[in-house]
Amino acid sequence: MADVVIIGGGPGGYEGALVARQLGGTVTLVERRGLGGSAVLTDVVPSKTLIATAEVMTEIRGADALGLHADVGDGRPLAQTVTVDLGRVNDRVVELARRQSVDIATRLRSEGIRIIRGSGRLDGTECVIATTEAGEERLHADIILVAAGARPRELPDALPDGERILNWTQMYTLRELPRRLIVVGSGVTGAEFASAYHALGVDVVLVSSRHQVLPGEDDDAARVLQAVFENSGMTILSRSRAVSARREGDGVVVTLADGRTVEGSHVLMAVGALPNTDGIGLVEAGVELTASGHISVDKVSRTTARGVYAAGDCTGVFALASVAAMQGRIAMWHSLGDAVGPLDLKSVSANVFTAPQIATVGAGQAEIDAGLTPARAVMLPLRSNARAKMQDLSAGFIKVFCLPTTGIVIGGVVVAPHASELIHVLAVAVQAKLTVDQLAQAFTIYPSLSGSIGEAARRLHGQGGNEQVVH
Ligand SMILES: Cc1cc2nc3c(=O)[nH]c(=O)nc-3n(C[C@H](O)[C@H](O)[C@H](O)COP(=O)(O)OP(=O)(O)OC[C@H]3O[C@@H](n4cnc5c(N)ncnc54)[C@H](O)[C@@H]3O)c2cc1C
Ligand SMILES: NC(=O)c1ccc[n+]([C@@H]2O[C@H](COP(=O)([O-])OP(=O)(O)OC[C@H]3O[C@@H](n4cnc5c(N)ncnc54)[C@H](O)[C@@H]3O)[C@@H](O)[C@H]2O)c1
Repeated sequence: MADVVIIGGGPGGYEGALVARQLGGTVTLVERRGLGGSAVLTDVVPSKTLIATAEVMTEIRGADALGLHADVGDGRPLAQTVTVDLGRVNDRVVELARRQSVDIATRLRSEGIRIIRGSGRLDGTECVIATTEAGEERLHADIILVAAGARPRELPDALPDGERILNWTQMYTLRELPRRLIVVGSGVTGAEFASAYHALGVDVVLVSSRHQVLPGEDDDAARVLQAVFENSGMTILSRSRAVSARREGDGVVVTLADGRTVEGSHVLMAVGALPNTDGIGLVEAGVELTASGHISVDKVSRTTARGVYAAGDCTGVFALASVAAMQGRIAMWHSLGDAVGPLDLKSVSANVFTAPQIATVGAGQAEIDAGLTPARAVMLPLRSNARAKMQDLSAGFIKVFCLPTTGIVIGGVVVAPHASELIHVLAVAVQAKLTVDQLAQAFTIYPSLSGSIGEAARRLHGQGGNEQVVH
């Protein structure tokens, strides 16, 4: 029985632990805060729970156009009759995350995994030292998995105070809606919070360093989102870089690199993340770090030190819970001698939980435009879809990419409400290497948004495609 010691209890760590146990390892997991890691306690679960509430508000806002009015007699749109009790919303968010964390800990213990609450660090490649309230414990390890995650990056002149200058982990302490929320950073985190708070009725200013929000995403999708944000009254300061944030009176002032200032009641700093790789004995144990401080890993999660594996955000491969979990499982399959294939990033699906959502899978437009992957493409705007018309949805589209000769589906983009669910059919097609003709053979419901996926597949038959439908 191999001794497996895991540092970090997020998706990379706990999914790895479950596999290691299943394969007969003696597993100890060292986690300093709570099982589920940042994913469950501060990042994915809380943000998506908050967004679930925001999504209801988005639907209520759309109710007027569908003929629904509040029965209050003063003619106000329904949305203006609904108030948000942010204290209750956040209590629910925090409690849901806490319970999810407890559920994961219970599952791991029931599988026979030992959990140590404390900080772990390597002492060479065969020992992890766990520092707990009771002192230090040396843990022998045949295999070590480092899944230490990442933390919010901070600007030296905009350090969070947890009250008005906040990072994304601190947003759930708010009891009342901010009067004016400045969001610095328009990556996925910034865009999701800006979208959610805007939907909840907050005046939001988004400070975006690039010409368009979501610089890493599909360009067409980001353009749709930017237009939706602007048309619904959000202020977007494009090509604007924040240099400082300070408290002034009962508000905050953010100063931009060109000297302009922006005033608000609160500011969320969403300027990226840094890996938790310093001070835990990695370099001393022979684990190579990249210039950005991430752990170098190969496709089976091996680091440069024998017996030491790494998974998740600390590797910088793809900051997604699903990828962290897969890296953790692969590490254990490989180290404990089970059948294993290398990490395949060609079929990863991801979703930005804005309104509308942006879901992607497989090959992207940028690599196709750069000539790295040859493809034919069809993009259908939502407004051509019968179901979308019924639901009064106009912003969004479905895009499908296939290989030019064989017609094998290699990727796609969905911009729509519930895109995170709609993308799955394309994810299956990419994973199973289905052709557009096979995809087109599947019945779709009439009327349904997924009908547009079938329609796109039909248009890609033969040599069809590359029709850019303007949205
Ligand atoms: C706001 C936000 C929203 C997100 N939403 C999504 C989403 O919707 N979907 C998605 O797929 N991804 C999402 N992500 C990304 C996702 O959170 C990460 O990819 C995921 O958490 C990575 O998992 P992990 O196991 O690598 O690390 P983490 O979840 O960060 O867990 C690492 C754990 O290790 C612990 N730790 C660190 N160092 C030590 C140490 N020395 N000793 C003991 N314990 C230690 C930490 O306390 C932490 O609990 C989001 C990220 C953010 C910031
Ligand atoms: N739904 C999801 O799956 C989800 C949600 C949130 C985050 N994540 C993942 O977590 C990772 C981190 O995302 P993120 O958005 O926190 O970080 P990021 O690094 O992707 O984005 C940060 C953005 O802030 C900008 N920025 C940096 N300094 C700035 C400044 N001084 N002023 C203005 N803008 C500035 C950067 O140019 C960048 O666009 C990503 O890989 C993302 O995919 C995933």
